[in-house]
Amino acid sequence: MREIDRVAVEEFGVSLLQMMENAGRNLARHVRESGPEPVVVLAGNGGNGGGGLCAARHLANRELDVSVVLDRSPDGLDGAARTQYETLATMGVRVDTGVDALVDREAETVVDALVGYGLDGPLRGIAGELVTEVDGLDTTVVSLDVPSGMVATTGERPGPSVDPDRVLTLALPKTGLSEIDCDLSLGDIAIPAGVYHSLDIPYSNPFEDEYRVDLTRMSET
Ligand SMILES: NC(=O)C1=CN([C@@H]2O[C@H](COP(=O)(O)OP(=O)(O)OC[C@H]3O[C@@H](n4cnc5c(N)ncnc54)[C@H](O)[C@@H]3O)[C@@H](O)[C@H]2O)[C@@H](O)CC1
Ligand SMILES: [K+]
Repeated sequence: MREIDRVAVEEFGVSLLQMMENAGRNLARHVRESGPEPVVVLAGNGGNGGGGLCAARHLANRELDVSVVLDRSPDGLDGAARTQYETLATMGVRVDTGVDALVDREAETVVDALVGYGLDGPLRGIAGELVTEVDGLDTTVVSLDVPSGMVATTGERPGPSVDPDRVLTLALPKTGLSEIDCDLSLGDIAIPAGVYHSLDIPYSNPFEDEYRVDLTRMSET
């Protein structure tokens, strides 16, 4: 997936922010359909966090009760996540850091966008604390791409990890997701078929007229 993303950007000129916009809008739609308010988006500093922050913008645009809790101070954000954060800050969307903020918010839906396929070892620091806290909450949990703390390729959980009700995975299903039992759907982030073909990955577009498909239903039919 990392290679697919690289080829999409470097050889096909599809920018990370373009793909992230598709991820974030898809995620926001999924949350609007499946999760009650208030919505709290847990976001980290990578592509996964950026997708979550983008979804927060789409939810706020539709006037949902949404706020963000980061795993670090906003000063520690960079790249695309920083860009998404700056927009939210200008919009006046509430953004805080750490477990106390999550507890204060009394979320009915938690969007888990802390870490995706970039997980490196057991979940550490505030991200680990947030995940442990989510485990004790009675909320709907929607994970972006993979549950934070789970290794995307193997499904292993080397430390604290999210146990989601739903996962919206992006572009291709990650192999580790076969290890979990939850509602699983696939989101289109508009990667051209030629990207897959250039990497010798057999691919035909699974989305047809939709931008999100239910993988459970696909595997049954
Ligand atoms: N085409 C793309 O590249 C897109 C990627 N997106 C998402 O971006 C993800 C990949 O982005 P990245 O490569 O930036 O990686 P991630 O965002 O998955 O992870 C990197 C972040 O996680 C933190 N982290 C890693 N291991 C940790 C640990 N053990 N404890 C605590 N924090 C840890 C890092 O500090 C960093 O902030 C995908 O899973 C996908 O969800 C989407 O936003 C859409 C577009
Ligand atoms: K995640």
